[in-house]
Amino acid sequence: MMAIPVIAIDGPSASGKGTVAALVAQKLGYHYLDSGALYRLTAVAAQLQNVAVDDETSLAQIALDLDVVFAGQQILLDGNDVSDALRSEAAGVGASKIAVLAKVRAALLDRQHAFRQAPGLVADGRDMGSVVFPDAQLKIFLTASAEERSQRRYKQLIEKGISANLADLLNDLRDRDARDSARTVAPLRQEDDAILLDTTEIGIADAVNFVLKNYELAAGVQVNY
Ligand SMILES: Nc1ncnc2c1ncn2[C@@H]1O[C@H](COP(=O)(O)OP(=O)(O)O)[C@@H](O)[C@H]1O
Ligand SMILES: Nc1ccn([C@H]2C[C@H](O)[C@@H](COP(=O)(O)OP(=O)(O)O)O2)c(=O)n1
Repeated sequence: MMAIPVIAIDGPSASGKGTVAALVAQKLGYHYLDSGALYRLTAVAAQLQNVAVDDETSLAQIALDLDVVFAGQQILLDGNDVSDALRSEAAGVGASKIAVLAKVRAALLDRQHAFRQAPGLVADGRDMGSVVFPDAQLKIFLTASAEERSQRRYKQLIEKGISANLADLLNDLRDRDARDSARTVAPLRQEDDAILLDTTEIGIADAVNFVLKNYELAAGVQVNY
């Protein structure tokens, strides 16, 4: 039997992974996995339970036990809408800190694999192509300059009515990229079998079309767009 197809999109913070992955999934009628949300959920749940960011055993248990419902744009943790708290930079930093722990990553594996359902999946994160879905039909490494990414994040937060400081965002983003790239388990990096997509000077629609075009080539399917 043919494996259910997966498109893996990995890359640094605010490179546009979520936006591009969700649009590609929509175009293909595929499911979408925002793997970063699982790390963010674990960090937020741990904070609510006063568990320290280096308590690996407790954090892994929290990751295993997450009671989460993905309801469209809303994400419910223990029945409460935590969507806004999850998107905060504080949750991003917390997620990056707990993501260095091997037991936490292992605890989230089954949950991520469960998203692989017919007719296909588009998954975004840091290790979608390298660890979680190594047999993905297409692997994209999506990036943009740190300056461009921090500006995008700034605009995104301001548009949501969340106050932000561009210099702080650039610093946070550099710290987070450095931590995500330096860890020993599933580090952020472009693997040999991933296609580079640098969107520093490319808009969202072109980025989406680039992924679809490469998927057509890789999977031998035809996409109507
Ligand atoms: N190619 C692009 N050009 C301009 N803005 C983009 C591009 N890709 C994404 N964005 C915007 O940048 C912001 C961050 O994108 P997002 O998908 O949240 O990134 P990530 O999931 O990598 O953190 C969003 O507001 C999104 O609309
Ligand atoms: N597959 C993944 C996804 C996220 N992480 C970690 C590392 C990231 O800094 C945090 C937050 O990831 P997320 O993709 O939600 O963050 P950005 O939207 O890219 O800013 O979680 C990870 O280690 N592995």
